[in-house]
Amino acid sequence: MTSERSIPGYKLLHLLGRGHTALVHLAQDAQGRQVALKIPLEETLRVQEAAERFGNEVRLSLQFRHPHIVPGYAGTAFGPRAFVALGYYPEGTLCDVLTRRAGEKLPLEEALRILADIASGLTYLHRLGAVHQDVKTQNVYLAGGRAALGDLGSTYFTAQGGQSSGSPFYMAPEIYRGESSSPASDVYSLGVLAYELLSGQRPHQGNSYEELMVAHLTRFVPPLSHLNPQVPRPVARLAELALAKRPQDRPPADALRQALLKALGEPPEDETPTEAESPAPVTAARQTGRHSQSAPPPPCSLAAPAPEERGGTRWNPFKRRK
Ligand SMILES: Nc1ncnc2c1ncn2[C@@H]1O[C@H](COP(=O)(O)OP(=O)(O)OP(=O)(O)O)[C@@H](O)[C@H]1O
Repeated sequence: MTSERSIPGYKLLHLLGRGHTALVHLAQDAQGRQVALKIPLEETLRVQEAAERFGNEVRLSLQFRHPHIVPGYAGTAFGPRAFVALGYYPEGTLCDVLTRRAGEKLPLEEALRILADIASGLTYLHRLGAVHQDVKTQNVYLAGGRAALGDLGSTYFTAQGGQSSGSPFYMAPEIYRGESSSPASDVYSLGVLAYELLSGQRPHQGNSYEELMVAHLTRFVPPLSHLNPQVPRPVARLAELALAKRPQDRPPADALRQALLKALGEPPEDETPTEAESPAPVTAARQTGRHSQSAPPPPCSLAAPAPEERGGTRWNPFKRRK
């Protein structure tokens, strides 16, 4: 099979993008709905880790139901016919949007809205006992100014265990130290995203994996309110706290969600998942960790381009030690 293969029941319209592991086409399903049809590359299916990671994304996309998590409509997790039909986000990723705007900072309200949506998606995952592990601009999808968190390949239920991984610009200090992921490590990545969108620069810079590790482990960032005094104080304070070096000093994602909604002038509703939204954790939400990727992530933010990283955009400390 090839990535160009057809999927019965879907009419391929055009290519939306190519990731390290899959081709994504805009397609029409049997109901006439437009979907993002993600078809793994041949090499993805040949490499067990990568195939499992794809399978994980398929199963979890089909299970989770939340307005700020990219939904899966149909799919096959494993084997030569593997694919997933995902919700289609016409504006693409936040990384794409930042690239198109050529380094201009997002207007404050737009940034607050995107962050509130992502904090809401994370609150949902954390309440279900899951961690996302890869919050970054490349995994935030946009439609009509609203945002959803995608790429659930590294997501796992903490009760079932899984391998820690992350992307060096967004990765929490404890993940650099080889410790387990937790909701607090997702909150750290959300803090990096908040800092990046609200100040126009990533909190930590580096031209190599090692430089970034030193920065995340040891350096403290300038207050957000100094870089952008327009950021509402409670939001700035919580975004800074989200970057605390110790996981226990970080606020829950829901605190950020509430502060962001208040800043947008909206009363925060309770995020407790309804029964319909709450999937039963799958028995085999097994983590697959890093897979072979050679290209560095695209320089989509206002910050310096990403360094050449060992293992590409995603990193798994347990693998690296071997
Ligand atoms: N749901 C979607 N709606 C619109 N565009 C999408 C969607 N999913 C993916 N794309 C486009 O396809 C590109 C590749 O998708 P994606 O990043 O998920 O592939 P991948 O191989 O899983 O990624 P990675 O390189 O992180 O392993 C994205 O950058 C985006 O431009």
